[in-house]
Amino acid sequence: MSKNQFYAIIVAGGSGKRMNSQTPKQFLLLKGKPILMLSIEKFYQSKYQPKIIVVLAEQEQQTWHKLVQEYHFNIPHEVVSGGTERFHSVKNALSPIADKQSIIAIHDAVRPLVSIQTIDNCYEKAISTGNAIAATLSKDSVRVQEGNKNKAIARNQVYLVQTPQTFQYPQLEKAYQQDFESFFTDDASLVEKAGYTINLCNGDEFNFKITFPEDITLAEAILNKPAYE
Ligand SMILES: Nc1ccn([C@@H]2O[C@H](COP(=O)(O)OP(=O)(O)OP(=O)(O)O)[C@@H](O)[C@H]2O)c(=O)n1
Ligand SMILES: C[C@](O)(CO)[C@H](O)COP(=O)(O)O
Repeated sequence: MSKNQFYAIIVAGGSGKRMNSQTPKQFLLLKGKPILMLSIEKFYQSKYQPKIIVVLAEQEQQTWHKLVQEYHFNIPHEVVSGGTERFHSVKNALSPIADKQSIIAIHDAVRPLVSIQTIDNCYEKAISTGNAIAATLSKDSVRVQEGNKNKAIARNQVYLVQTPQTFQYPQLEKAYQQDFESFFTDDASLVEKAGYTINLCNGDEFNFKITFPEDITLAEAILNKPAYE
């Protein structure tokens, strides 16, 4: 296919405060399977056959290893330790990767409904343009707050950013040398600050981030739809 080595970094190092559950949300079950396993399975089915790196907080790794055995989960993957913020988790996952030809997709473990088509589109576009970020146009009208007023802006200029966010390695290498700022809520904002132009590609309507308890109900309903892949 190409001389590139493909990677998928699946970040699952968070504690899921907004989910308000004893079990970290990446281990909650959807259709009887831990959410993290569903996300890994999607990347395993990519035609780019990425090496899979999973980021987990140190204190959750034993639970994960038990789940792997319990569910007879045999997709090969490397586990690396998470950090305080998502930024630090991604940075830890990048450290074992040294090949400058690598194309790296970074994906939130808690977006298990991502389509394989989106994953592949992001890899394909990143090969030719340097990076590709899954995003969807806003369906709702949009207003921004300015001081104590708010104002309408054109919704066809507003994208809602998802993951995967896929990059050629040198862009991530440079971006992750920056110090953490709270503005860096995703990888694209870091790479942009490092001086690169960001390219968007079509995300999926169903590729939402499981954040609050009601997102589990919604994801379960989508997965039970007969037409779901
Ligand atoms: N230190 C962190 C924080 C977040 N993440 C991961 O980044 C993704 C998106 O983050 P978010 O939805 O905010 O997850 P949490 O931080 O777990 O949730 P919350 O903000 O509600 O605590 C998740 O897959 C999460 O596990 C991570 O790997 N390391
Ligand atoms: C990376 C991300 O999912 C893109 O939309 C998002 O920025 C993560 O934000 P969170 O505050 O860590 O949930």
